[in-house]
Amino acid sequence: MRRILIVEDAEEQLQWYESLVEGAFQYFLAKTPDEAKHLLDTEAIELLLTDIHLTQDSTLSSFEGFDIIQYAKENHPEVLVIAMSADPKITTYRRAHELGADHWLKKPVIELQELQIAIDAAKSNQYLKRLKRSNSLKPDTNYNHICEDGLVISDEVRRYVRGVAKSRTIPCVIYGETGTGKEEVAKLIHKRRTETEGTLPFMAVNCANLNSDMAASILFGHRKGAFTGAEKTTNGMIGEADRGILFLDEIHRLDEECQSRLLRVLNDGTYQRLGDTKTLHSSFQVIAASSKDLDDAVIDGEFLMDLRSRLTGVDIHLLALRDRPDDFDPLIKLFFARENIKVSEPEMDRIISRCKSYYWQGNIRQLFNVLKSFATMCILNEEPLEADKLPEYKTMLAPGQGAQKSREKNWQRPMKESLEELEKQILIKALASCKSKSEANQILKMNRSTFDSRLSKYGLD
Ligand SMILES: Nc1ncnc2c1ncn2[C@@H]1O[C@H](COP(=O)(O)OP(=O)(O)OP(=O)(O)O)[C@@H](O)[C@H]1O
Repeated sequence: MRRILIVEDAEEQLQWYESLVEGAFQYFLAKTPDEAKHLLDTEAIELLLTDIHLTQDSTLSSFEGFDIIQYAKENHPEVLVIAMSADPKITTYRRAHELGADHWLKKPVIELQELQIAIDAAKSNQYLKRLKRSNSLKPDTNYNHICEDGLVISDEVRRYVRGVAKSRTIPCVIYGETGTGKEEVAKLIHKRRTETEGTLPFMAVNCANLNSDMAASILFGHRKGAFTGAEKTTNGMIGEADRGILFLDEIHRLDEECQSRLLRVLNDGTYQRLGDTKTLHSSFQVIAASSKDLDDAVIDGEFLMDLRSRLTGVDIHLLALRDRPDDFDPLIKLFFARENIKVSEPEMDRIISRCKSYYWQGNIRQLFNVLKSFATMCILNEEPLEADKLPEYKTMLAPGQGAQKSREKNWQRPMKESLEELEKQILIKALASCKSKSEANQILKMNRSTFDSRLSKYGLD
């Protein structure tokens, strides 16, 4: 049964509300702001119904209901707040709304049904406020002539996405190197769900960016005053994701305490915010992403076995860009279409084939960044976009390949320079391997004065 707190200073009206809600709610009654605040702090209230004009005591201001609304929203943001007033002025209701009231009721309230309608409206409003804070809604531009949903994804991944979205609850782990589109796939699952269920929150957290002091507070919220700087009580990402999707990027980087708390909320839907004993509820679909196999993370002692089991559902593996050569064509065309840049067909083909020759350590994100830099430089210099102007960064090459490439280019200089470089490297190795210069000199069988002059020339003496 839902727990309601009714705040009303007039005794008769309080009795009336009591008779109205009896049997339908577990109720608590308060006549003054102090009583109301105390009950809010101690009784895990879910719904607050407060009069705005609390005037029984002539020393009190007539608008103390505002104070209670503000207190509830700052300290117990999960509580649904309905403001009541017989005041016909719209400004009164607007102020209540600005302070965070989720809905209002015009007094007198005659029937329980009126309250129930107001509760439904308040719930929708609270949910809409959460949606506005959620970070999934981005303008949907149509690039269907290149790829569906503006994403270049294999049919297999699209099938998994549809399945995960349809189930609404099954957990999903997306694997892939950085920049392969893990978050984009998570957002696509969200998009598919909204198509059938209407808008729902999508909260994304990168666990690698959470420092361990803040991780629990960001995920599970905190109570006002729980630590220095905690000025407001917060819901945390877990609370904000209620009825929607929580995307946990780099989940294997979550600290152990957060892993245990996460396991609990995934098991029974309950959690506590930092510094609070109140039990809160949140029910969401979890989508995790990881660049490390979670089973390996369990074996390496970095990830809780139980949490790994709880996350067992659908695993989606995204290939590195270099292993999806056919995707360069649509990805590069998508990039230029989005940027509204026209490129001739033969030049486009050259750009695509040049891009295919790289390794792309940063995958699609890096490809787009390099294309952006390339296009910007050409436009600024008023030059046509030509494939041979594509910049080349070391991270576009395979790890270690950068050094090798520069060695390969080493011959393109005067022979004397190359021979001197070689001579210097041999002398360095000889000095490092021998106990003395004399020993190095003997092994190299050089004239001693030539040997000494070379050491001096290369700064090795
Ligand atoms: N399949 C795709 N089609 C089109 N663009 C994509 C695709 N995947 C990724 N991108 C682009 O690459 C960028 C990076 O993608 P995303 O952030 O989803 O990668 P990630 O795998 O989550 O990276 P990280 O592990 O570093 O968080 C996106 O902003 C998007 O522009």
